[in-house]
Amino acid sequence: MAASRMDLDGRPIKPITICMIGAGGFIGSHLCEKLMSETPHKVLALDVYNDKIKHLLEPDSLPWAGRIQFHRLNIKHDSRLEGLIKMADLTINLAAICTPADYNTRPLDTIYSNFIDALPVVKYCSENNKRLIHFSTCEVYGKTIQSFLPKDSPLRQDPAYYVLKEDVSPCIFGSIEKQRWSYACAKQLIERLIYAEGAENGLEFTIVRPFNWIGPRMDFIPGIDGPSEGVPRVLACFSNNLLRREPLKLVDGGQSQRTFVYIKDAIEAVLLMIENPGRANGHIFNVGNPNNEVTVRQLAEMMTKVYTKVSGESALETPTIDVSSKEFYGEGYDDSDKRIPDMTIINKQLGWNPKTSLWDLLESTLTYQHRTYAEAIKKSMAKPTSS
Ligand SMILES: NC(=O)c1ccc[n+]([C@@H]2O[C@H](COP(=O)([O-])OP(=O)(O)OC[C@H]3O[C@@H](n4cnc5c(N)ncnc54)[C@H](O)[C@@H]3O)[C@@H](O)[C@H]2O)c1
Ligand SMILES: O=c1ccn([C@@H]2O[C@H](COP(=O)(O)OP(=O)(O)O[C@H]3OC[C@@H](O)[C@H](O)[C@H]3O)[C@@H](O)[C@H]2O)c(=O)[nH]1
Repeated sequence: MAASRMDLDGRPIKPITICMIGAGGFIGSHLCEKLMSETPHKVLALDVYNDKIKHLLEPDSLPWAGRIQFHRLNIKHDSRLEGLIKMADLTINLAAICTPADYNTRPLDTIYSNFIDALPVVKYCSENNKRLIHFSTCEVYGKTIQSFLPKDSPLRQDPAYYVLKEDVSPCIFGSIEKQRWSYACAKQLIERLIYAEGAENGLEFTIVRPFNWIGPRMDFIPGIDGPSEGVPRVLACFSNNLLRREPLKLVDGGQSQRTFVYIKDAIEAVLLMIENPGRANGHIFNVGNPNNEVTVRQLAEMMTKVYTKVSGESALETPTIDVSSKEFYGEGYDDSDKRIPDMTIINKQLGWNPKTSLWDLLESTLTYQHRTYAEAIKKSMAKPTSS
């Protein structure tokens, strides 16, 4: 299988070693799975946790045993980091605090995690002439130009004012007291630093801007495999509400728009970047699905319908409730109004396009959520509160 794999230019793909930082997270777990099952590459998997990749590490009889090695470490303070980067041909950095509930409540941790902690990774790659694929975010675009136009302006219909292009769109954040933007701003600065390392010191880099990748293993279900008071990203929030048969909370009316892409489609794009360095180096790529746009309210309605189908349970009489962002996220929250990725660069360089519709990706994801969590939730809800 492995020997006959070709890159986009018809050249055989040589096996490489990848140092993957944050490999134990949502995206990392899917990327490790893909690399183990479909490629001959080796992975040095670095993270503080490994629960989401346990199934790839044990038992020793797995077909890829020996090709994936877990190193439990915190990149904030671990002298093994440079050695591991040196052992690999390519470093992929996924490590970050990346849940919006943290951006305004833990802004220092957010800025340190997304900027300061990533600095040594960039430095070690640059100094040792190692290629880097760094995970940034669609949040670097901030708000659209459209959101500043008068409500009745005909320009609002013009995609030039809302479609987000890597090499054209400005990055528009709120004021400093809107601490929501601490994450986007830290990600923007690390992008600029990586770009400058490329320009001044010849670092070979690729920057990925994910647009709401969703699927199994994303975040946690509060009170089951994460803290009861924790607030994950919207897929896990709404899954939790559906599993507990409680109304889905729509922040500020659920009017914000998002495009969601299935994690398995997005991972195909990352694999193309890994295996086609000549086409990926020096580029910043939007990775999303422009065809899967919904408001958060529409997402809630669709998830409710899909969950009813996959669980066989009846729908709630009150499926959603409105909640203010101040109540839900606290002071300093702000929001991106709309996120449609322009696909020109990734189409041209890698010929990649997403395939899965929103309904289909929710069906497979909510089937997973139901199978994984429904029993545990029932048990936890049946327990008397005093015990
Ligand atoms: N999922 C998305 O849609 C999305 C969207 C935009 C950007 N991103 C970016 O993609 C990357 C991965 O996101 P994800 O959704 O998989 O998040 P995730 O939280 O599931 O994964 C991040 C992983 O990094 C690890 N990590 C964090 N700090 C670390 C440290 N100091 N040392 C070692 N490990 C550390 C965490 O333990 C976690 O396993 C992040 O950089 C995020 O900003 C993701
Ligand atoms: O229970 C909820 C949770 C979330 N929401 C809303 O749903 C929308 C999406 O929220 P998410 O938590 O998924 O996060 P966002 O899309 O705002 O940001 C994400 O985007 C890209 C990445 O960098 C990060 O993973 C994260 O910052 C927001 O408008 C939020 O206010 C609800 O209405 N109810």
